[in-house]
Amino acid sequence: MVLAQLGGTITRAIQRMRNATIIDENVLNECLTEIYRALLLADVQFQLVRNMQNNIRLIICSGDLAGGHYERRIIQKAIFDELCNMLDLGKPFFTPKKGKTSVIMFVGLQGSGKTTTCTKYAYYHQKKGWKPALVCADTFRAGAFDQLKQNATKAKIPFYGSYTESDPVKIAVEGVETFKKENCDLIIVDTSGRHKQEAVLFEEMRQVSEATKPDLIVLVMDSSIGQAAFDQAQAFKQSVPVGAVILTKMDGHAKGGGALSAVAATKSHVIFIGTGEHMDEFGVFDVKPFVSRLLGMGGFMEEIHEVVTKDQQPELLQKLSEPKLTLRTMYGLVQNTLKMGPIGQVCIFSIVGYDALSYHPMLVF
Ligand SMILES: Nc1nc2c(ncn2[C@@H]2O[C@H](COP(=O)(O)OP(=O)(O)OP(=O)(O)O)[C@@H](O)[C@H]2O)c(=O)[nH]1
Repeated sequence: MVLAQLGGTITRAIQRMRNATIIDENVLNECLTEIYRALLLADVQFQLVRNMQNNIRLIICSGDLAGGHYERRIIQKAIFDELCNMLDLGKPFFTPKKGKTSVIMFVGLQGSGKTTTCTKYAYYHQKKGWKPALVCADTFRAGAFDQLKQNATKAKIPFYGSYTESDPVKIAVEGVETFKKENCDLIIVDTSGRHKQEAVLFEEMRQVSEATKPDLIVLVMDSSIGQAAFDQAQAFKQSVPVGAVILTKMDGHAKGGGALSAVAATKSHVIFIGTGEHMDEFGVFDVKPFVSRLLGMGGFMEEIHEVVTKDQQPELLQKLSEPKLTLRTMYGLVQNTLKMGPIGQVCIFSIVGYDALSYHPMLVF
């Protein structure tokens, strides 16, 4: 089940409940069961779904369900908030500062996209005026240094590695020292890929971490790994102090729930997501747009903010909350939609956020 399917299932469950004449305990239970099943199928870990179940029940019980008012909205909002709470840990995490040297160590399973992500991360910062550098401490996979070298050369980012040295700790330390002397402000250390069971490689990861003393350890995870996400993330966290997660391959058939599980397992934020093989297919991870997408509530929030700026939004919301929707307002909405790209990819209620539209008498979904 991909993200859109999960959203569709949840929306349909809520819609069915909305169509019921009376919202009693049975109708509500049926709706919630369907939602939990959808979340489990989307790879959200069982325990997380159970906790969410209890929290949503508490929220709904304290809402105005008895009177039958806005029940769909209360439930949809409870689910939205719960998912956001799972992903948003609310505590500050380490963020490197431009001009001040930070060492960032990347770890992850083999093939998760670690080497590609190291370069994407460096390139992202380089475009913003940073001075990044890449160190290849992956002596395990033949060709790893060549891959990093090729990517780094393409992006004009300095790199360090060796064809002859087999000790990853030595390479990592030398690379970090070299780039510290060159006043690089973002020194990125790529480590060997590993499988969960490979104790030797986990030990190597610990040694590289102890020797280079990174300011941040980033766990790179393939977003399509499914229910295994929680256990894998936990295994890494138990070996080294993972401080952030980057999810790759979000452009593929990712189920999305793995993100929630990874955050829960590592107690650290998802900071970026990879959305393709190319260097610039990489972006900052924002909790609310991600959850909106997960719930099928419009996945183009980033584009919305570009076409309807923050200061224009209150006026648009005001117009939409009036009982009469004028042709002029409708024209403005269509114009904004067109600016957001191919019409097939845009969900109309994305333009202002679903809150206003779910209330609007003329725009019921
Ligand atoms: N579609 C897609 N492919 C990606 C993404 N990130 C990485 N890849 C691809 O995933 C494959 C594996 O990426 P690598 O960077 O070599 O993986 P790695 O984790 O460094 O692998 P090891 O060095 O063996 O541990 C490559 O073909 C990448 O192009 C992404 O966000 N989307």
